[in-house]
Amino acid sequence: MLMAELEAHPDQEEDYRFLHSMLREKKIHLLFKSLLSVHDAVAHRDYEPTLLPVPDDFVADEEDSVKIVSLVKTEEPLGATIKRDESTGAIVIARIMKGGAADKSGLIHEGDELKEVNGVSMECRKPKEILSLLARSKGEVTFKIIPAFYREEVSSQKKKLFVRALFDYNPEEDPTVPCKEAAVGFRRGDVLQIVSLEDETWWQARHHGDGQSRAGLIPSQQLHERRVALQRPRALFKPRTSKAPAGLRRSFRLGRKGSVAREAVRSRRWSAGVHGSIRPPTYVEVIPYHRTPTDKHRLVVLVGPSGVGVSELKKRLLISDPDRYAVTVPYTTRERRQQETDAVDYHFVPLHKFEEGILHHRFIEYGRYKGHYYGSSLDSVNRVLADGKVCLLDMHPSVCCVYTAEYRPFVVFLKPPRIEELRLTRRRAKFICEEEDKNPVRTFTEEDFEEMIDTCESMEREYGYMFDKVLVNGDIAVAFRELKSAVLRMTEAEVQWIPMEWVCPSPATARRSCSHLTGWI
Ligand SMILES: Nc1ncnc2c1ncn2[C@@H]1O[C@H](COP(=O)(O)OP(=O)(O)OP(=O)(O)O)[C@@H](O)[C@H]1O
Repeated sequence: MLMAELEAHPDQEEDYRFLHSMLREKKIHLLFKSLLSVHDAVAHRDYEPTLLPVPDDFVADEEDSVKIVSLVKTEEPLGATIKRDESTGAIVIARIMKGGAADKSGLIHEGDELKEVNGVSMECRKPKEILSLLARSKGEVTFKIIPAFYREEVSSQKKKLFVRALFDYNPEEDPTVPCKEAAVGFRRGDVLQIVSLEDETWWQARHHGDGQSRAGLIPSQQLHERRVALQRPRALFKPRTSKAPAGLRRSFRLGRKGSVAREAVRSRRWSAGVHGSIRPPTYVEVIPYHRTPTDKHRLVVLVGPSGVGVSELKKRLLISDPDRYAVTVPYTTRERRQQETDAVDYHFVPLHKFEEGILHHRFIEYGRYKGHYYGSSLDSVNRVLADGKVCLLDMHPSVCCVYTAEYRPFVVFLKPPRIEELRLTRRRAKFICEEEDKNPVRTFTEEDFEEMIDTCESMEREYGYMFDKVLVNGDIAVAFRELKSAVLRMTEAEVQWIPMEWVCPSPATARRSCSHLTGWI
């Protein structure tokens, strides 16, 4: 090819003739040929570092974000420093030394998060421990890392506006939507990224996680509030079918002392907006939350109509892993019985102490039964959490003192199945009733089932927007499995969406662009 090129330039004929004859000389010709083949070989060689195959135990969600890197370590250090990220608790690469093995590999960068080193998880490890682990390793060292660009992407999401929808919306059933095809439907609990708040009536949003999905119209907060206000009179005049709201009967569950249950705290509706007015639930601003190993667990709150199985499921969860789960020990002013142990069965306290607790809002719920007080206190919740355990609490959903940044509750609502299934599954179940009942412990009656279903509907209508998980308790084994896996996912998952108010409760937060969104508490 080169020879052909030379012949193609006849204007400087003499020089080319000389070169041409030189190249025809066998040795030089061969020399050039091998030179060119070396060039070709070098040019074609793939000098890109090869990444290891993804291990079998890889979690699907991680695929986009996690990278496995393998470096060969000699006597020399790898040439990188690490630190703990104060805000997330993660171990990250702080600095890469120029010319070191890490730098030359081009595979590890400043800001990358270290998840594992040679299969050893970096969670809960101090930088010192990791350094000595690395110092001990020889030969191939494998790192599982989250690249810095992905971390930045996650943190930049914090600057975007995300909301959790607190109602269902189906554009197909909305005759007022300007264009059905341009609207986005959602279910209560879905996380939406708001892309435009410009129009007062129709905002634009897309479902979170559907990176490619188009943004569409959703009803603005104002629009939804107006609609609910128009529907309200009908709801107010809805005839009551049940004789008494069973929800009240079990608002205080500890010893099922029911009828005299009292809320210990102001019964402020959760949906009260920033100005204190009662507003229907619409959207709540949320942000991704990464639980660090030093963070307390979120409080697990179980709610549901009386008799649905809250105590049963709570007990099963506790027994399934007592090292992980715990319940609070209630307080009482009654005398300790012989077989009872203080601080195990109850905290036995004198009357004046209990009343002092009431005055200082120390109780989540309390009640009086046969002249004695019984109550469940915030202190007992704090003790369980300080032990590093997941605290299981059951209460009436109207109690709001734990809906704070401190407890970040994960609310599970237990629903009864359809009445036919209730009849089948509860045939042998024992129902504990109020003291006035002739048989305080008896089997369920048809009326109990109807009441359970009615209460479930009204609870869902009134408090549904704050349920993180809704479970139907038909077959107990299935309900237990679902509850356990929901709680496990909640405690283990890397990212959870929690109300912005829990993270930035300052007035400045309320002034953000979405300040008019309903605060959750
Ligand atoms: N899925 C189920 N199948 C059969 N029996 C069940 C199921 N769930 C609960 N039970 C039984 O129903 C009865 C009432 O359940 P449980 O005491 O847990 O109700 P609860 O929601 O705590 O009610 P309360 O608030 O009145 O105390 C218990 O005997 C329990 O074992």
